[in-house]
Parts: sequence; structure tokens; C-alpha cells
Amino acid sequence: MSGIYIHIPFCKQACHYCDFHFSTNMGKKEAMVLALIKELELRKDEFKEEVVQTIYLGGGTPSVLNTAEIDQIIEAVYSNYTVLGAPEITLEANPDDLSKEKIEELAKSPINRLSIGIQSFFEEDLKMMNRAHNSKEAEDCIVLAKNYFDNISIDLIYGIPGMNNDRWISNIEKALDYGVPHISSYALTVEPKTALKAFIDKGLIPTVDDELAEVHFHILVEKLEAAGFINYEISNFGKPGYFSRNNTAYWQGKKYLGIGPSAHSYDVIRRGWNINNNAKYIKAIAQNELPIEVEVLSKTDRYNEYIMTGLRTIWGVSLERIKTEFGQKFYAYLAQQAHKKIEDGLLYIEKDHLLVSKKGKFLSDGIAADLFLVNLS
Ligand SMILES: C[S@@+](CC[C@H](N)C(=O)[O-])C[C@H]1O[C@@H](n2cnc3c(N)ncnc32)[C@H](O)[C@@H]1O
Ligand SMILES: C[S@@+](CC[C@H](N)C(=O)[O-])C[C@H]1O[C@@H](n2cnc3c(N)ncnc32)[C@H](O)[C@@H]1O
Ligand code: SF4
Repeated sequence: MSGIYIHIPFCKQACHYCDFHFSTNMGKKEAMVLALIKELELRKDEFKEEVVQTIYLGGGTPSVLNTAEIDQIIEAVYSNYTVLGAPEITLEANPDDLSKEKIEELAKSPINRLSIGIQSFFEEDLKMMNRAHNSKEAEDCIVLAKNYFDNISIDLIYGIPGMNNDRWISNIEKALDYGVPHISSYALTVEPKTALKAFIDKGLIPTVDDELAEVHFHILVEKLEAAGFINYEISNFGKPGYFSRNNTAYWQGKKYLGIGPSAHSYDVIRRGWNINNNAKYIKAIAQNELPIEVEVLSKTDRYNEYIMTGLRTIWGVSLERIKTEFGQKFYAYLAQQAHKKIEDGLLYIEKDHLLVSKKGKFLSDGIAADLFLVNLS
């Protein structure tokens, strides 16, 4: 099982909180599509033993591409890689791009999973975050998309300053009313060098309140679980049969190739990062150079990575795998570090797997960090 991630580095406008790589200058869109296709060709040997099971167009905003561009990119995957018979092919889309015509066209393309960046159904939140869509577009696009796509996910953000519990509950209830089978939901994070950070520093908007985010997270888990969703990863909830195969492969440590500026790649022993500059990326690819920085992962890096991702998921960390893949020294260290957290009710062991309890869930990244190793190899 392996996946290909393709980063589309353009957005119509910058959301105040976002530090992902994108440009609002669409002038290079055509050249970028050609460069992405060429990178797919240049890197095909890295995946010559692999069967691609998921293709994910993320961003940035992939829905700024027209369907001919989307088709060309997916075609380049098929012509250079071995692709499973029925792969999951996701497109991240923003509501303001999803007109009826666009959705109809997308439905004719190979895309079979639509991940829509709703974030909130409320005008106040959307304005505060500087989203390009309004609340009507947020609602209309789901109704339209449901006529053409079965596998739909929406993204929602919580812990937004000014968002009280009632507004957050309404957002969740609207998502449930629309009957989407998958929801990804993130706590608003204040990233350095974003407009959000500058506004908070100047006192123009209240700071993001961690306690509010934790309350929102627990409301989210309770409501979605009651509605039949499984919280299969801290930020991801799916009805049975609708877990994201792409994300699941990441969390289970499968290989993936990241194409496009800022995309990262992983092949179990190495991690690669593409340059996060559109002009430099296009120039390098045109010269048949891969603008990628590669880091070889030590055993300790791989252990830390497995602890971090494993504890975020319902599959947990396999103690057997720790013993066989990393050895007795790693296992003994983990057992010793986990002991206190098990006593405190933050972690538990079930069927030889270490898992985060309900009490520990919101804190899972911090709990994982306490189990990290620094220098064993
Ligand atoms: C990078 S966006 C790409 C997809 C699309 N452009 C969109 O906005 O939905 C993927 C997800 O990351 C979320 N995200 C980005 N920065 C975030 C932040 N600082 N805090 C919480 N969520 C964030 C977005 O809101 C979105 O749901
Ligand atoms: C994991 S995705 C959000 C999940 C998604 N809404 C879904 O369909 O379930 C969040 C963002 O992570 C980023 N991302 C995912 N894989 C990446 C990769 N290999 N390289 C760079 N960015 C990546 C993209 O910006 C993407 O928008
Ligand atoms: S959240 Fe999505 S639309 Fe907003 S700037 Fe980031 S990538 Fe672009």
C-alpha cells in the first residue's frame, strides 16, 4: 500500500491562520501543472516496486485547477506508476469553487473522494478567518456535492476566538444533518508569521483559548460518536467504510511520494521535503533537477514517529512491533515511560497495543513526546 500526494500551491486569498505553502498569484498555474507532471515522470523509479493505492490532490487549493488540468495530472500518475484497480482519488476543494458545473465536471473526472474545506457554517467565523467563501456557499456546496459524490469529507475548525459552545454545536449538527460520512476537524492553531498571530499580538482579537478548544474537542467526539462516527485518528472521524485510505496509510507508516512545492515524501528509511517556492520549483524541474532535501531517518527517529502517529490513532502502538522492529532496549524504555501514564489513566494496554484513553486523547501529542527517545540508535 502506498500513496501519491500532489500539492497544488495556489489559493485565491490567504486565510489568516494558514501557514501551508501557497501563492495567490495564479499566473504560474499552467507552468506549475506541467512541472508537477514532469516531477511525476522524473520520480517514477522511486516507486517502481510499489502499487499506488491512493492519490491525493491537496494544497493550497486544488479546486482552482480546471478539470482538464486535474485529468492531465491523474493521467500522468497512471502512465508512470502501477495503480491499483480502484484507488482512492481525493481532491481538496473550497466551497467558493464548487459551482454546479464544476461539481458535474469533477464527477466525470477520476476523482472519487471530495474533501471540502468548510471550516465553519457561520459568517462571523468565516470572516474572522478570511475564508474566500460565505456561509451560504458552505451549505449549498455540500447539498450539490452529495448529488454526485458518495465519499465526501468536510473540514471544520474549532476553538476559534468568539466561537461559543452553542455555535460549535450548531456547526457539528449541520454537518450531521447534511449526512457527510467523514469529518476532519482541527483546533485552530496560531502559527508564527500568520496574520492571526499578528492580530492577537496587537490585541485586535482575543487569544486562542486552549481550554475552549479542549471543551470543543470533547463535544465533537461525543456528538460524532453518538451519530455512528469512529474517531479513528485524533482529528479524523469516519463512518465505517469511509476512513480516508490516504491518511490511514500515512499513520500506518506506509510509503508515499510527495509531488509539488513543499510536499514531503516518506519511504520508511528516509524523509524528503520539496522546496517551498513556486518559481524555484518550476525552474529546477525544467532543468531535470529534483528540488528535494532528504533526511535519513535513524532508528530513534522511526521509533519517535511511530509513537507519535500510533498514539493518535485507534490502532495504537503495537508492543510486538516495538520489540521486533526496534528491539529490547526501545521496548524497555517505552514500558518504563508509559508506566506512570497508565497509572494516571492517560494510556492503557489492550491486546498488546498501547492506546491513549479518552482522558488523554486531547493531550496525545504531549503524551507521545514524553515517550520519545533522544539518543538510542
Ligand atoms: C491547508 S488546508 C488545504 C485545503 C483547502 N485549501 C482548505 O482550506 O480547506 C487543509 C486543512 O488545514 C487546515 N488548517 C490550516 N492551517 C490551520 C491552522 N492554523 N489551524 C487549524 N487548521 C488549519 C485548513 O483549515 C484545512 O482544513
Ligand atoms: C491531511 S490533509 C487533511 C485531511 C483531509 N481534509 C481529508 O481528506 O481527510 C491536510 C493537509 O496536509 C497537507 N499534506 C498532506 N500530505 C502532505 C504531503 N505529503 N506533503 C505536504 N503536505 C501534505 C496538505 O496541505 C493537506 O491539505
Ligand atoms: S486554509 Fe486552505 S484556502 Fe486557506 S490559505 Fe490555507 S490552503 Fe489556502
